[in-house]
Amino acid sequence: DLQSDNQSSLPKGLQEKYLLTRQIGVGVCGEVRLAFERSTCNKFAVKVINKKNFQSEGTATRNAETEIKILQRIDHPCLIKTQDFYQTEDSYFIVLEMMEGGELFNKVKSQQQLKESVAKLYFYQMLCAVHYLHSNGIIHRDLKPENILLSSSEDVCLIKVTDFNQSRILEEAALMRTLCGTPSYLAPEVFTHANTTGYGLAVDAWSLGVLLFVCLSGYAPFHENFGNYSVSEQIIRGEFTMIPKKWEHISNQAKDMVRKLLVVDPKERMSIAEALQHPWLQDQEMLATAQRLMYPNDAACHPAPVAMVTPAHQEAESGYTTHRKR
Ligand SMILES: Cc1n[nH]c(N)c1-c1cccs1
Repeated sequence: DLQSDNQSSLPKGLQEKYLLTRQIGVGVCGEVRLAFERSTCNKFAVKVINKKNFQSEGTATRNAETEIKILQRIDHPCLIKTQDFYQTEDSYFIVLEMMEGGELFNKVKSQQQLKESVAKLYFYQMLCAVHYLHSNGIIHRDLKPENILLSSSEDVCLIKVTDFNQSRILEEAALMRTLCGTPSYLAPEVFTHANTTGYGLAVDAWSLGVLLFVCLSGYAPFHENFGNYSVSEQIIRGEFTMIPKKWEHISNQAKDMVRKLLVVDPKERMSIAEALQHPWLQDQEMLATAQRLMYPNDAACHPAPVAMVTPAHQEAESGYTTHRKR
């Protein structure tokens, strides 16, 4: 019943501009509801974040509205766009793009493991999105399958990274939330250097390594059921197992990409820019598909011949190095 109390507890501006309907997702920070913009009937996803989950003891909470202005300037085809932002005394309401395919998490869960070509297409788009975030001074810090959304249920589809805005807006609280949530995707230095903010961009490279591992194999590299160490100890030791049954049909280049991202020492870990130059991604057919999905208008007016495709990430550093020169 849309006139029920949940409408009355919404910010006036949000109520006037959008019609909120059913819940389409739920997570640690709150719920996601399907909304219709009243003037256009376009669909949006409204993330409702309960402030009490993010009460940061003592430290001044960043002014969410100022941060949102920065984030509304962020513009990349593989980053979810923030359409609007509202708040009440108790909650934040972030109006986001609607992604009909839902979370990557559910696709991997239902398919067990993705086809390598599909995992490669999705992973390349994630790399482009995170490379763009890093070039704008934003570390995501919470990359996991729940934060990767699919534009459709088709294998070949656009993906978008989400939640980077919440972690940026609510960053000190986001760290608390991140540490409360599953640690499976967190890089070692988040546990060992968290309080010094000493960790940097490399944390996202680690999480993307875990994400790729899960997409290719269907299971997590660090899990409480593996060995006699806790998940955080397995992560800090960088100990993971590629179960032969799950990895026998996966290419050596894909395994090499995973191994070079899941390196404990952030200084030795392959960077996002190096990953974009990795041989596994120098796949012209995949690059052409990714470009068509990310920049559909470009392809329409001047289709680049496949052999001449300029990788969509363009600004990646030249030359792939198997090991960073020290
Ligand atoms: C945000 C967003 N945009 N489009 C969808 N499906 C979402 C969801 C996130 C989490 C559950 S649903």
